[in-house]
Amino acid sequence: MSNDVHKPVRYGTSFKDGTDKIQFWRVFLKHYAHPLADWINTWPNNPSNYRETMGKYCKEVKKLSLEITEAITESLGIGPTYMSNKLEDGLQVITVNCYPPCPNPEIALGLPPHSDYSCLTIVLQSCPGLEIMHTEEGAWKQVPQLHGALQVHGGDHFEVLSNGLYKSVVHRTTLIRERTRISIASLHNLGLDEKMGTAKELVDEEHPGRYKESSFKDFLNFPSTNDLAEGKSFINTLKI
Ligand SMILES: O=C(O)CCC(=O)C(=O)O
Ligand SMILES: [Fe+2]
Repeated sequence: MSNDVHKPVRYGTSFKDGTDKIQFWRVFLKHYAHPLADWINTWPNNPSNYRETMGKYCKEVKKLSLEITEAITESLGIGPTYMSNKLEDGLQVITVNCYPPCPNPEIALGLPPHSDYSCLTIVLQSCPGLEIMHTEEGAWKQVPQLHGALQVHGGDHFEVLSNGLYKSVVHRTTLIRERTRISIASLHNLGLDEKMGTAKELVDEEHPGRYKESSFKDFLNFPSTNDLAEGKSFINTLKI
């Protein structure tokens, strides 16, 4: 197992590589995926079709992330191409999550409540288990698993970009007694050193900027543990 957050391929258990006080019921593989040619040779080659199959999937979801981003920035009134170049050249981080069968799913979680440090995240799940916090109702809602359907949720960076108009989606994963659950999360980010700030078009006297700028590298260097319940999430450190 490796807990060096700057390594291109990381394996781990629980939440954040090797730093957790409480253990969560998950093993994961994390790697970069864009540009594909730069990373594919660093990926595992067992099973033998992993690189080919995952490579195709990564390209498709990257394309989808750009289309969704265009729709989001257009809805914010800052134009469909506002983020295009930055996101196109940005990092795509893939997490393959494996949640083994759990004898006591009532008292354990696969992943604690968290928001993703991404612009947006696209998740493919093998069976239900992903839940999102419905903020108005204050209740967890299970994301149904429709065959091959992808779940898309906004991450911290779109909250910052939109000055809080879009809220980063808080989510968690529950466990199953009978079988293993697999999910693939694709996180779409800007480049490592590229700072995300609030769109200046959305800031004026009546709507002052509510977030500090940050880069993906700032996030990697954030010494977080999984004490998220105590509010130690990265997005909270960005709020002005
Ligand atoms: O397993 C899932 O459905 C979601 C995983 C997740 O939230 C993550 O990897 O950040
Ligand atoms: Fe997540």
